[in-house]
Amino acid sequence: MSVPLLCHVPLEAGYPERFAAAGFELHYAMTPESRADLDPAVAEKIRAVLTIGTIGLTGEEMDKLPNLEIICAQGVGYELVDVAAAKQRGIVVTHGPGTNSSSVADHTLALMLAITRQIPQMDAKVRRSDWTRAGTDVGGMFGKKLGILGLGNIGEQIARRCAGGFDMAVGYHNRNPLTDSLWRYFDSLHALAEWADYLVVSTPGGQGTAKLVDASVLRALGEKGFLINISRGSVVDTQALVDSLSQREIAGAALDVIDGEPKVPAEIIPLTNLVITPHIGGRSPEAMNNMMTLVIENLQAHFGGTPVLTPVRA
Ligand SMILES: NC(=O)c1ccc[n+]([C@@H]2O[C@H](COP(=O)([O-])OP(=O)(O)OC[C@H]3O[C@@H](n4cnc5c(N)ncnc54)[C@H](O)[C@@H]3O)[C@@H](O)[C@H]2O)c1
Ligand SMILES: O=C(O)[C@H](O)COP(=O)(O)O
Repeated sequence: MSVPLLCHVPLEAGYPERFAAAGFELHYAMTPESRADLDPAVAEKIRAVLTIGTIGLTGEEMDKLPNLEIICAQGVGYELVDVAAAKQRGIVVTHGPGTNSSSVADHTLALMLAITRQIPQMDAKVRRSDWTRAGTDVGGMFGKKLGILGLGNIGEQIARRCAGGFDMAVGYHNRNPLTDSLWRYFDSLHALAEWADYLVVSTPGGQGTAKLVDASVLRALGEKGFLINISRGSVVDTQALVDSLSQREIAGAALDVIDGEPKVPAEIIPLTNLVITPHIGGRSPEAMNNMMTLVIENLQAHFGGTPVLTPVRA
């Protein structure tokens, strides 16, 4: 017998078959409207939900799925899954630590290089039939200072690429220093920002990190500094960033995420010292395979009566 699974996201080619072969019957609710209007007959039988951190599941939504046993966030983040509400209801929550770190680290380096070397701007210039080189203000990353806010799986991979490939000095700020890290610890975010040429944000999202990067941190980063955000838009005060970029208080920013995504604030469109991508850092064939394999393993463990591999604990 197949286990009914409600999916909040589209599955790429080949994955529906893998879920079916693993014993799961897929139902889809990919928009807020379809989730709100879910057929009660389908809702009644759902035993598992596959979601992402930026969609998540509230306690109220859990109550509409009376036979729900497990919620799997496919990637690392699970900020909009109400983990406390799930615990109260005896529902297990899992996520995918480490599944996409390599892809996000590659993407971060691409963003850093793109904003430093002005790749999108230069590409646009050539497409306007403009091959002039005077006045272009492109810099380099070699030997510069990298500051990481939230050194975990992704931050560590970024640090290794920057130190090994670009001879960069690496510092980080976490709430507490790591005991076995190669990199220099800063006990305040402001001190890290003042020191760094590149401030990379790689903390989780959610209330605990909301607007950690505010106007004062951007001022500390200064006019030669770049802000790179690949974690969650909520960690950066978007208005402060827009002001800082408009007034050239920092050199530039490169973002894979922005608060309120997929909506993008109109003020960022004209900014020429900003590069932005639509939350694709964790997307690559390898990362997708890692994420989906772990989701299926967690589901099979749960429904096979053994502990899940990567639980989220409230
Ligand atoms: N752009 C993407 O596609 C993409 C892909 C994967 C993950 N992410 C985001 O990146 C985040 C980090 O991923 P990871 O795999 O490195 O997670 P991780 O848990 O390994 O690392 C996060 C680090 O942030 C630190 N941290 C937490 N709160 C902090 C705070 N208030 N101040 C300073 N440091 C703090 C933690 O101690 C930890 O070391 C995820 O939670 C997710 O939101 C984005
Ligand atoms: O938290 C994550 O792992 C990333 O945001 C990637 O999530 P995605 O599955 O939505 O791409």
